[in-house]
Amino acid sequence: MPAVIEARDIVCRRGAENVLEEVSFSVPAGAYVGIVGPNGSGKSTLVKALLGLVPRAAGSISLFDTPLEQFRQWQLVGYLPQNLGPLTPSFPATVTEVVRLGLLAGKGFPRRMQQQDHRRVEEVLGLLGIAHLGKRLIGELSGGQQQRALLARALVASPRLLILDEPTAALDPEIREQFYALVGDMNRTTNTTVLLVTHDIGVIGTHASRMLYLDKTVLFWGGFDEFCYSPEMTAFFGEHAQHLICHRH
Ligand SMILES: Nc1ncnc2c1ncn2[C@@H]1O[C@H](COP(=O)(O)OP(=O)(O)OP(=O)(O)O)[C@@H](O)[C@H]1O
Repeated sequence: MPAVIEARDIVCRRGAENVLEEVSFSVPAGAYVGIVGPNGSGKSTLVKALLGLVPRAAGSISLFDTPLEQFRQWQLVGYLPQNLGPLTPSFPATVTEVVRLGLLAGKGFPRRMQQQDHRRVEEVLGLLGIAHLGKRLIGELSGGQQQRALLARALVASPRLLILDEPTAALDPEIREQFYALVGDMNRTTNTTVLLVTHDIGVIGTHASRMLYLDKTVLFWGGFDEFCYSPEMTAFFGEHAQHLICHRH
């Protein structure tokens, strides 16, 4: 099976400190990977390194069998960063305009929107329950509404790899459920590979097929079921949470 992500011996530094050490793993197409680990264990740094947003001190990364340095097909990748923070009310773009940006990476010049692109934007706004907000300036919306618009932007180009870093922190429980149902559906029906950084154990238990437990280096990498009964799992989540997560079916 082709690997969507191949990471070999990645080292990342922040100042003089190594925040990732010798991180290696390979994600097959269609996997739903839950990335967990304590605060400051390097999860966000890892996803940013995979996207080339922070430099590596050592190691190699390939996306879709292409070394990161040569990778140009960014329309295949949807990314929702952690903590974008609220946008100021004067941010000069409507929700629809922000979501459209998600389609532009896949277009050559001139970057014109086609009729089907407009339909796709409408469709994704509808899926995330924000169709009625399309014409509003994004900076005037609540944190949760802004987050949904940014999710729509990450989803609109139907990416083959979706990287979500604590995506639902600002969402209320009902919308959060809908969001994970949508991502789970993309994973199952279109084989979209998902990488999800989260502290939300319920979500991990429901959706993840593989686990990456990180604390500067990879402490566990493997199938969810194997993780479920591992000492690493008990050490990180405790026995009570382990019981809740592992009895998901
Ligand atoms: N922009 C930055 N400049 C300097 N150090 C940073 C920066 N971002 C992160 N770090 C440091 O890198 C380490 C890993 O941080 P990172 O955000 O990757 O962890 P995390 O596992 O995602 O944490 P959390 O669960 O709290 O979101 C931490 O020690 C953090 O202080």
